[in-house]
Amino acid sequence: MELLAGEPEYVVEHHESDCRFTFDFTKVYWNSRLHTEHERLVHMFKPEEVIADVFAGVGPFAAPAAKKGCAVLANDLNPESAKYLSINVTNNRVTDLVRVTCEDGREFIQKSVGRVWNEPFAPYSGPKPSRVQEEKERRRLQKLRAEGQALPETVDVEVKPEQLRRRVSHFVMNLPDSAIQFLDAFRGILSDADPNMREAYEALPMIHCHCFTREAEPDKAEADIRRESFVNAIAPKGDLTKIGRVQFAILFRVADTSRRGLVSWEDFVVFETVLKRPDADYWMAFQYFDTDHSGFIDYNEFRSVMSASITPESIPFDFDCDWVQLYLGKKNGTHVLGYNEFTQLMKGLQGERLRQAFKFLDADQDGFILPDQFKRIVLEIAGHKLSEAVIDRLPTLCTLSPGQRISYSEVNAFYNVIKEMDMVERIIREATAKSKDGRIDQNDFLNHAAMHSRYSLFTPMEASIVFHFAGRGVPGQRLSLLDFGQLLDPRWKAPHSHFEDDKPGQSTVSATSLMHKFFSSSYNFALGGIAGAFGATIVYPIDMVKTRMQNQRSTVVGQMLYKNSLDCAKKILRNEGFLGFYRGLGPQLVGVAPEKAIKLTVNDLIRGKAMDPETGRIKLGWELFAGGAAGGCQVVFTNPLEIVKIRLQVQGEAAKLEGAVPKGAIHIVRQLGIVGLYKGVSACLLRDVPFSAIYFPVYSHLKSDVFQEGYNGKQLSFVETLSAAALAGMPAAYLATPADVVKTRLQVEAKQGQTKYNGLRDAFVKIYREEGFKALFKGGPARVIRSSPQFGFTLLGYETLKKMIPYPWEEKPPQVATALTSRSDDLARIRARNALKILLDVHGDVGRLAAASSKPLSLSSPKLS
Ligand SMILES: C[S@@+](CC[C@H](N)C(=O)[O-])C[C@H]1O[C@@H](n2cnc3c(N)ncnc32)[C@H](O)[C@@H]1O
Repeated sequence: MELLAGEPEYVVEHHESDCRFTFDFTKVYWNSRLHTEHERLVHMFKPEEVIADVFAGVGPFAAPAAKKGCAVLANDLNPESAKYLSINVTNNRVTDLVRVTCEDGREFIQKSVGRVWNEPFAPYSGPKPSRVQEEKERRRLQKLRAEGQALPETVDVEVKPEQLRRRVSHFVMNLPDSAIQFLDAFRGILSDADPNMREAYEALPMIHCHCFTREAEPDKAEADIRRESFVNAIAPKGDLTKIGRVQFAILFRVADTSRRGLVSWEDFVVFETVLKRPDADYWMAFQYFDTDHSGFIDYNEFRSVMSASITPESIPFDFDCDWVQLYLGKKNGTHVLGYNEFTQLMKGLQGERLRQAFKFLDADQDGFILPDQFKRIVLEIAGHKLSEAVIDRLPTLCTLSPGQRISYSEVNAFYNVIKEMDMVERIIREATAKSKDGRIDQNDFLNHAAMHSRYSLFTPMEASIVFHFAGRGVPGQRLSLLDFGQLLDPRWKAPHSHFEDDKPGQSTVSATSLMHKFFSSSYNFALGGIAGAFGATIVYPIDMVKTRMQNQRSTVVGQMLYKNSLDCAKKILRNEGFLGFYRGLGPQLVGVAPEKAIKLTVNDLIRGKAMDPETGRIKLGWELFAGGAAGGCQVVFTNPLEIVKIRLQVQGEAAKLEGAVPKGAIHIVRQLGIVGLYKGVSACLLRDVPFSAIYFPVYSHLKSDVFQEGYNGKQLSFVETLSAAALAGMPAAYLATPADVVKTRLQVEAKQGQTKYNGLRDAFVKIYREEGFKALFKGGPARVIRSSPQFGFTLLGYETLKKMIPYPWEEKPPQVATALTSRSDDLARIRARNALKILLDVHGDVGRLAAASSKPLSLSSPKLS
């Protein structure tokens, strides 16, 4: 809404069909030109009927219908609409007849039938008196009263249950852009209903579903709408840049086997079954060409269907050429093609068109054409398979060899690349995934192709074409998968310059991007905290066993309480019960959540900074640094907390014994000072820095190299993520055990006020001398058993949370998404797209021209089904 002139007063009052409507123009939908449609439907409703208005707006159907006597369920998802709808219902004095809801249309449809059944409306009681009539009546009664005359008796009419209005007669769906997509919500709404209700719906309600069409004649409009809804049902969402809706509409003609301009449910089931055939693309092409449904394709059919997509401006096709004669015999001959023969003809058709097109454009027959002519051929034959960027640069192919012209070999090589694009993509994905720097050159491409195919798949000329278009004409480059995007993905669009923004070390980072990074890290921090608490809870019992094992000393012979971890667990269970394993979980979580959150956030942050934005690769040194720094930061932030916590515990116990008031945390902080707060920090660092430096790189390599995450768009399952995260914990936890043993000893010492060990080194040496090398790895297996599932569940939680509730303003790393990797849409829609492959090869414009030239389809009368 833009104010052109006048006061910015948007709340208006409008009159239509004897009703008054108040609404805020900027917040709700209103279109005065719809008044004829409002009147048309309201005129159709009988006063005793119940109307359900799914997209009611501010009530232009609901209020007049209720004024007429109809009972109305009026719904709108927009709370502002619902608000003004209620106001208008009150203003028009029809509150007893209109029930307003504010919910999604789909939910409304599914609930409305049951609602009216369970809470019926009062029966129709004749036309509602107007305000004037009501006033007249009031005055008459007043006069009678003043004159002392007897007032007319009011008779309470008894309402019989069968008179109540409990059946919806009309659904109004005035949301032309998408109402049709809500129709499936009606399916099954009566099937679970009680038998009486089903009986009441023997005659089904009329559904008034508004749609848009450009056709003016009813027949054509109807066919158009049916085609549209069919396309809605089969076309993949967001995949229409290169394959147009008209082209999906081709499939309507195939699905409409009876040629009635109508695809029944049965037709649709057959159609979907055909789509599941592995050769659905050829099958669809066959149906499309077989116009007389004979099961064969003859010369005339082939010619007329092909010609329908060739305009006078197109490069002509010679139907009397040798190639056509080889397949179909002489012109008007008796040779017809069955399905199998037809598939071979289709497979070779493009090659023949290419040959004819080259011959046609190479007027002087010197074996060369001009760059623009090459572009023209490619556009006609395979324009839909290429991105705009590649199309724009097609003429530059002439720079591959001297002379500024393009030879038939080059045209053919280019065509082969397009034909084998899936193979090109597979090779590129595999080769870049295996390459150390995530990039490949032309030789890598050819080597990889040779290794993975029995016969030579691509010639050097074809490889140089691939690299020419991916590398934007600069020869000899090593290219990343992202560079090939423009060749592999027809919907590819030039990215913004965001790579430059993200390069490490760049100093001109804008304030907003800094803020984004801050918020995104805070968000990750919160998720990391939740995930940390989740992981810790799951492994808390193991933690308990580990602590008890490490705390017992073997210096005094015969005092060993627990033989091993299993024994320890058994004893806890026996002596303290199951809950014994969870003693002290609460405070533990308070400590663990921020610890894990810091670790995960710092690791993510540094990795994100160090990552090559084009290949997604990180150098090993950076990986180790990111992990190590994550461990270090965790210690620096959580060490003081832990010390204060221990002090509070010790003081609390002491104070309890002495009956004194324990001192608070602030007092302890002051008392200890920085040095005191970081006491024992080196032991923690010694344990956590190497742990994280080992853990995170191993985790990431297990995901990418062993479980192949991201390879051909692969997403890891829960089990795979859990396995990678748990396996990575094993070496990390075991190798960091000595530091953990020393740390625990020092902490217990500090707690008990003893001074046996003089610092870290001394503790190491003493434990080694007194208890032997094995003592340093005491509790090692328990640590592995505890750490690896804890990290497993923590990281599983973290990654699942990140996937399920991603940071809303996340800048997604650029990816090459193609038909090979896309699995987001449902399979039936992908199948529909694939089914068009062969037909689009006939001509990139196949559907557009055919749709324009198709005869009006004869339609049967519309049925409500
Ligand atoms: C084209 S307007 C029609 C309003 C009114 N029936 C009229 O004729 O003026 C469509 C209405 O549908 C509402 N709407 C859009 N999507 C909806 C949904 N999913 N569920 C319910 N109402 C929706 C909009 O808020 C809007 O008021």
